Amino acid sequence: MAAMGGGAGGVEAGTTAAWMERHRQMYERATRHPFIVSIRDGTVDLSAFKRWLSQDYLFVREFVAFTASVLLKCCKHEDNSDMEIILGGVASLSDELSWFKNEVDRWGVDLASVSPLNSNLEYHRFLRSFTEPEISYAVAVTTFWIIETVYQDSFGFCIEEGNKTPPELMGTCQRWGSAGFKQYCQSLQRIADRCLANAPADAVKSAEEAFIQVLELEIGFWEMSSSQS
Ligand SMILES: Cc1ncc(CO)c(N)n1
Repeated sequence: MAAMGGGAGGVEAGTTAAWMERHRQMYERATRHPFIVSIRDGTVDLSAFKRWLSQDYLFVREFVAFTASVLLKCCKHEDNSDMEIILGGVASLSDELSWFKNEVDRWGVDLASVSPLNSNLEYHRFLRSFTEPEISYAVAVTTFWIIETVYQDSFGFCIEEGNKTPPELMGTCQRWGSAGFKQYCQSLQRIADRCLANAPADAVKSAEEAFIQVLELEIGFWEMSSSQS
């Protein structure tokens, strides 16, 4: 199969596409999780959806600091032609947090009673460790790219042709599944590939390990949402 994201207007085959191929099974487990499949086929358990929604709100609050740290690393880098893309990603989280609060309200969830479950806390710890200055820009931006891409691919699947996604979940799926979000992920992918092409071997190795860790954490996050583990 052609590299993911390849083809016209996509992303040239690079390091990240090779990893998606090499870790294909785990990538599929992260992006075609039963929870996501249940949204697409319309059988989703709404209490699981609400759990995902309120947990993800807490995740995104934590994600702000991580994205800000990637932005800071980007700005310190000599080649900062990436700055506007990453700044756009950071800035969009402001609207995203408002969207979450609104959505949580609409689903009748009381945020005051929500605290992060274990898999979410584990993800928070991971994100925090990646804000450290020792983490290179190449590793951080690659991590940023895969975190966004798992959601893009997962929710994109829910709005693809043949979906039976419940109308009241379409807004959620469009947020991450839209063409605009896909383009943004592809921009991040091109940045990651360029950084990785110029990075020392040990940084490339760390970035691949982070890529795998993100897939594991994302699987854990879907598991937590669907089964409260
Ligand atoms: C758990 C998780 N991963 C990725 C994203 C994408 O921003 C998100 N909102 N939540």
